[in-house]
Amino acid sequence: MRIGIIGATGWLGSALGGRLLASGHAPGDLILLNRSGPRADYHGYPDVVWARGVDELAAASDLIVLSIRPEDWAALKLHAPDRLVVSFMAGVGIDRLAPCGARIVRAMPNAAAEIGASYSPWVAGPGVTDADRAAVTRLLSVIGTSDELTGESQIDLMSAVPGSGAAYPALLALAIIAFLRDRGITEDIAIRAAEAVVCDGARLLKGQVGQSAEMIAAYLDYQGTTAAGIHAARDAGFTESITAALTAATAKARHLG
Ligand SMILES: NC(=O)C1=CN([C@@H]2O[C@H](COP(=O)(O)OP(=O)(O)OC[C@H]3O[C@@H](n4cnc5c(N)ncnc54)[C@H](OP(=O)(O)O)[C@@H]3O)[C@@H](O)[C@H]2O)C=CC1
Ligand SMILES: O=C(O)[C@@H]1CCC=N1
Repeated sequence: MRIGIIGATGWLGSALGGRLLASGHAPGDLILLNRSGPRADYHGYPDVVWARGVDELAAASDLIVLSIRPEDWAALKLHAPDRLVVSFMAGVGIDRLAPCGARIVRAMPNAAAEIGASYSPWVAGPGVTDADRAAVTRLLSVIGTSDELTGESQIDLMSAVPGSGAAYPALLALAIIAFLRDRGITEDIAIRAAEAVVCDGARLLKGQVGQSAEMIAAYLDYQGTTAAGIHAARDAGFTESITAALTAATAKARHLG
């Protein structure tokens, strides 16, 4: 299958392109487009195909991945009848994508695509076939896992939650580092201590997030330091802060582009 990526040098487009090639996709069947022009070396593969424009990419591709920023969609002028278009764009609805003439799927990956660990839920527009669904699942499998959603409004929630990738863990890390630094801990040790929580501690939850309440209960049972921290975080509005963040992100997803 010839796969075209519009936005092939961006954060997500490049992650997808690189992982497709690493997983054995033929470089000659990868058609790329960006704004700044061809790169001599794309993830170590000089034989990928650089399209000279959006029409050339659409003509040469069976499946087109749209990985530009939402605000760049209106000016793109994609015309892709009889093609399958998989849009990664937050906020640009199927109704606004449909005029390009393609069968539309909206998927919401995240930056962990870089390491093959994206969770990329997706929703299908009218006319998407079973063969298209299989192609989308195969495509997204090179960057991680996926699920088909039952309604387009769910994509806005997925933009807010898995779409945010490392953002909230990074915010937590900054707060921890600042706390330790302000109390005289050197920067390098503060960073390692934050990493112990944000990256390594969180590994205990891998495959177990559904048991988070039990994990919290286990810490509360000690009535010790962590329990004191959990109570203080909740009293200070930890849950409300997360809810506010995800509510704002979902609302923004509804008004992007
Ligand atoms: N990054 C993330 O974590 C996530 C992003 N998304 C969505 O994915 C989309 C892409 O995001 P991201 O990869 O971060 O964005 P980037 O800004 O990193 O990349 C955008 C890409 O689009 C290219 N581009 C811009 N305008 C055009 C054009 N007219 N024709 C061809 N190529 C063009 C850019 O080219 P050049 O490099 O030459 O400038 C670049 O390759 C966004 O719509 C975003 O909403 C969804 C979930 C998570
Ligand atoms: O922040 C953004 O707008 C992009 C889209 C969804 C996640 N990241």
